[in-house]
Amino acid sequence: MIIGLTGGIASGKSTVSALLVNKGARLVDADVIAREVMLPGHEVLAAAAKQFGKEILFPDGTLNRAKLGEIVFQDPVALQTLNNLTHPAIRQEIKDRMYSMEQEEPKRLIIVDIPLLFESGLETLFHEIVVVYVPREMQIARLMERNRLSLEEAEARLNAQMDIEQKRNKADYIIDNSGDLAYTEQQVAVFWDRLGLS
Ligand SMILES: CC(C)(COP(=O)(O)OP(=O)(O)OC[C@H]1O[C@@H](n2cnc3c(N)ncnc32)[C@H](O)[C@@H]1O)[C@@H](O)C(=O)NCCC(=O)NCCS
Ligand SMILES: Nc1ncnc2c1ncn2[C@@H]1O[C@H](COP(=O)(O)OP(=O)(O)OP(=O)(O)O)[C@@H](O)[C@H]1O
Repeated sequence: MIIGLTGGIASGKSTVSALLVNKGARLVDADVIAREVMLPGHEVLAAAAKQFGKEILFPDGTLNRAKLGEIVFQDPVALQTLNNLTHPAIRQEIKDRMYSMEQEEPKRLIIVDIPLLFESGLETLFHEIVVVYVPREMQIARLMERNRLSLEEAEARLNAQMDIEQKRNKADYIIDNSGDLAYTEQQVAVFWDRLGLS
C-alpha cells in the first residue's frame, strides 16, 4: 500500500510522517529529494544557476536557499521556471524510490510526503491521499515562527500553493493538526488501525 501525504506549507506533514514512521511505515520525502537535486554537482543545480545567475550560489558553490526563495516566491513566472527545471528530476526520483521500497517490502506501508502532490497532478500514483490540515491563519503563524518570516513573506509562500481548503476537499482522508501533538497522535493511531496495520 502506497499512501500520498500532503497538505499546505507548515501544516504538519513532517510531523505526521514522523509519527507514521514511528509506527512502522517507510517514508519517501519529496523535500529531501528536492534538496538532493540542489546539491553541488547535480545537473539541476547547474541549470538553476545558469537560469537565475551565480547570485543564487554561495562562494563554495552550494545553494543560497534564502536568496533563491526570495526570488521565486514573489514572482510566479520565476517559480514556474524553477519548477520546470526541478520537478521532472524530483518526480522521477520519487517514483524510483517508492517502487523499489515496494519491491523490497511489499507488505510494509509506504508514505510519500509531497507538498505539491495535487499541484503536480500526482494523484494516480497512490492508493489513497491523506491531507494534513490546519486553517490558513495557523499555517501562516507556524510558518512565520518556524522560518522567521514576515507576514508578507509567509503569505507569498502560501500563495505559491493551492489553497489548503481546496486540498482538504480533494483528500481521501484528513488529519487535523490544529490541536496539540497528542490530538494529532490520536488521529494517526486511528488512521493506522483503519488500515489494519496494528
Ligand atoms: C526555493 C527553495 C530554494 C527555498 O528553500 P527553503 O529552504 O526556503 O524552503 P524548503 O525547500 O524547505 O521548502 C519549504 C516548503 O516550501 C514549499 N515550496 C518549496 N518549493 C515550492 C514550489 N516550487 N512551489 C510551491 N511551494 C514550494 C513547500 O511546501 C516546502 O515544503 C526550495 O524550496 C527549492 O529548491 N524549491 C524547488 C524544488 C521544489 O519544488 N520543492 C518542493 C517540493 S517537492
Ligand atoms: N500540533 C502542533 N502544534 C503546535 N505546533 C506544531 C504542531 N504540528 C506542527 N507544529 C509546528 O509547526 C511547524 C510546521 O510543521 P511541519 O514542519 O511538520 O510542517 P510541514 O507541513 O512538514 O512543513 P513544510 O511544508 O514546510 O515542509 C513546525 O515548526 C512544527 O514544529
